[in-house]
Amino acid sequence: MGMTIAEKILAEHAGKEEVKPGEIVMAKLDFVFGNDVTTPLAIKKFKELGVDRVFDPERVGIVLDHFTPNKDIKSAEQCKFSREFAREMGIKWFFEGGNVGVEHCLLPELGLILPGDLVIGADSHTCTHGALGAFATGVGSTDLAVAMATGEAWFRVPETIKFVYEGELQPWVTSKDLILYTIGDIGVNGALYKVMEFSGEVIEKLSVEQRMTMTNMAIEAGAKTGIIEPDKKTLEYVKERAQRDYKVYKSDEDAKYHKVIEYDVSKIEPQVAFPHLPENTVPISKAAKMNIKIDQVFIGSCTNGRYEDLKMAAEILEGQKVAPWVRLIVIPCSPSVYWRALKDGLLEIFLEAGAVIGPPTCGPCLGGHMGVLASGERAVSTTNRNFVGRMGHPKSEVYLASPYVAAASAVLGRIASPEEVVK
Ligand SMILES: CC(C)[C@H](C(=O)O)[C@@H](O)C(=O)O
Ligand code: SF4
Repeated sequence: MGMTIAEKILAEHAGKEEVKPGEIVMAKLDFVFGNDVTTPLAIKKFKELGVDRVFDPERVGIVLDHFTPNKDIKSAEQCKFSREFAREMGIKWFFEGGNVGVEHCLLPELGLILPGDLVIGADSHTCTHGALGAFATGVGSTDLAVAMATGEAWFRVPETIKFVYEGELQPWVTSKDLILYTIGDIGVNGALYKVMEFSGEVIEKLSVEQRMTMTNMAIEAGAKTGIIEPDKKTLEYVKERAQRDYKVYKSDEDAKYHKVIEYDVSKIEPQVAFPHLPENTVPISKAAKMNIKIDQVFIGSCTNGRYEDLKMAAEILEGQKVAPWVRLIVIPCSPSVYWRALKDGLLEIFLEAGAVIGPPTCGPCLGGHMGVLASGERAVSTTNRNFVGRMGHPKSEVYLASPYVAAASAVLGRIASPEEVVK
């Protein structure tokens, strides 16, 4: 019986020939990580277990990316606690200050997560790493604690839904639009506890960075993870980064899927997800006509804060000014993205357009640090969630979109199509 890529990774790490959906397995992990919000609780649980060392200090990551540089005393104390633990345990991959980036941008960039890996992270967007052909999923702090101690975790083998994207991408349509469209189609519970395997000629043409935007949002359809088979581009991406060996898995021809869903992308326009769910998608031709005035635009995050995302935004913002009533916040998602954007002149384009540029962290994405919205305010954001109060006041609104649409909206001060700015 054939297996999917996800099943193969789970089987191999559980030391089995074969696994079937529904089966519970204990499996060995290649990498485990947490952030400044989830690690402190994991450390407390870890200490309760009575162990005095992590299973392997080279396979544990701690990234202080959410509320740093620390925004208040509580976050400073949380970070101090994690820092002391990292030192005590000799954890090799500890990131803060000038080294910090958003965990899901930083870890693959540094070659710490690789094809064929089995990874857990105490953050729901750990699914991002599936773009490299790894099985990566978000867990709670208790699971992280046990994993840090034992290097293992249990899994119920999920079924897989295969998504096949064929056809020609229309102008200004990005991988963000494909995933928003998909979630709009299947709904926020459309892939509950399933693996979303993204495939087809369109996915093959996407860069690894753009693929990450898609796997990043698998959780927004309720999925256990998203995954893409490694190909030449993936191997090219990991070649100079890999910190250890890795193995490439692919789905068998006769693998069994829960469902196969096919999309003709030539019919897909840039999408905007209206408040307050990522499934509330509206095509830009319709959204742009609604004259929705906005107060803030955020370009960044683990969804769309990579170099190519900033490049897209710069394409629109070059020689433009943001509308006088709009605050534009741009945040490169890692130090290397920041450097590259600086050297290539992207930051200059943003500054000239009137943007404020933040340090490579989560920033306004989860409404707890910079860029918090007031009551009644609206933001267009390249992030992945637009739940009630996600970016601040419960009466504020977040509209999710691609860097192109976000940048165009910043210029016109309302939800706008890139076509309206770049003629
Ligand atoms: C703070 C963290 C636990 C949370 C997550 O798990 O996703 C955050 O990253 C988010 O995006 O809401
Ligand atoms: S950028 Fe946003 S979605 Fe990503 S890890 Fe940070 S808070 Fe979560």
